Amino acid sequence: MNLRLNSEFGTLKAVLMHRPGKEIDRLTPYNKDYLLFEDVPYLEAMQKEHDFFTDLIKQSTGARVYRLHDLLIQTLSNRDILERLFNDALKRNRLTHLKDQILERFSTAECATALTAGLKVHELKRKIPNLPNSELMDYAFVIPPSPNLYFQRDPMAITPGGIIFSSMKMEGRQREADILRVIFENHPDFREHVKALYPIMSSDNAPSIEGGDVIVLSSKAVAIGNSERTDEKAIYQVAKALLGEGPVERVYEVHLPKKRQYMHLDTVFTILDENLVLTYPDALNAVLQTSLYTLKEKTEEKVHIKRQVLNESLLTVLEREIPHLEVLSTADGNPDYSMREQWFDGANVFAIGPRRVISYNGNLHTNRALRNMGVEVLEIPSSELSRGLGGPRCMTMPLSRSRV
Ligand SMILES: NC(=[NH2+])NCCC[C@H](N)C(=O)O
Repeated sequence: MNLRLNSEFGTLKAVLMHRPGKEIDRLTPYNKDYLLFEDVPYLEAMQKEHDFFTDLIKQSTGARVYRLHDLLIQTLSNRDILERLFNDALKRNRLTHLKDQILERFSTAECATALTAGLKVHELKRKIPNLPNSELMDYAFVIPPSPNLYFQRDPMAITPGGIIFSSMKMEGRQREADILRVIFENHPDFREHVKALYPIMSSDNAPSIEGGDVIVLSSKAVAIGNSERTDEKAIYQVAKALLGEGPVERVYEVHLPKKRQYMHLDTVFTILDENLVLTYPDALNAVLQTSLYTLKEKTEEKVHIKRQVLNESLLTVLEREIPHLEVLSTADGNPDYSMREQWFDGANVFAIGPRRVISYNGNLHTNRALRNMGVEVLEIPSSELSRGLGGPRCMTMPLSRSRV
């Protein structure tokens, strides 16, 4: 596994996923907006849907499915890493002084759960009855939860030139990228293969970028959404790293309207084969501007890149990069359904191989249009999974695909 990906649709060989856990039960009507959910999901049903998704991937591709929780437990066996992650998690509520007491009493598995599902004061009091911080309310979080972890697409992105570790925009997601980076840089299955392109230093204060905004067009071209979540300064730095590293020669910055329903570029289009893309037509029309970054000069010490504003639509850019492009619209462009199916991430299917996708079963019109185009559509149940406003692509981090 070399942790470089040249396509969005080569047959899947390995993927990282997170089975929703206790962090979902932390959602309430009062914190769901801050934690970026549309509703409060029912965990057991959500887990069933997610297990169905994972089994389907295994059966249909034979791919290895890594689970975040297992990787985290394995990585936490290193004491320095454990301390570092707890320091970071406790720092946000200025509670780092509790770290040693927690680590003394929690098993490694409990530590992994606390890092993902968060930790409440009353849970800690059960372990440490004479907890000194009496001013803390029982229902308050000592460590905040990360309910968006099942959207494994977002905390990083794998490109033809290496890995972009995200610097996540929304406060409720910021720790996710730190957890992923620590795993990839330390776990024996991955650490030798990590070429980190971004952030250059630590992720604190780096301009924001999220994995859902990064789409590999080919081994030579990458598109990045300038979106609600990804900042143009981050795109510039990532473009510089990618173009300096090779083999990528063109990085496109795609300006999306800064709206929740278009939060990432992958809510607007996905690539299903060497010449087939699925798009949400309203969003294509709403793309305000596209810019192209290319290499100007590279010396031993410096990489210079140039930026060119293109007066062309995203579609024109895609047509140039993808020969003989066929474009399919969500809900087949039917105005009665395309907006509804976009809300359930109709365009966000997960390609497990050329013209083979996994899609939410609720997106009836999109799935029918895909089949009419000769695409094999494997459906997954979606009542609970969709409440976080992300689709099958958002829930997967492909680690290895066959070369196309
Ligand atoms: N790649 C994606 N489109 N991810 C969707 C993430 C949804 C998540 N609730 C958020 O708002 O951050």
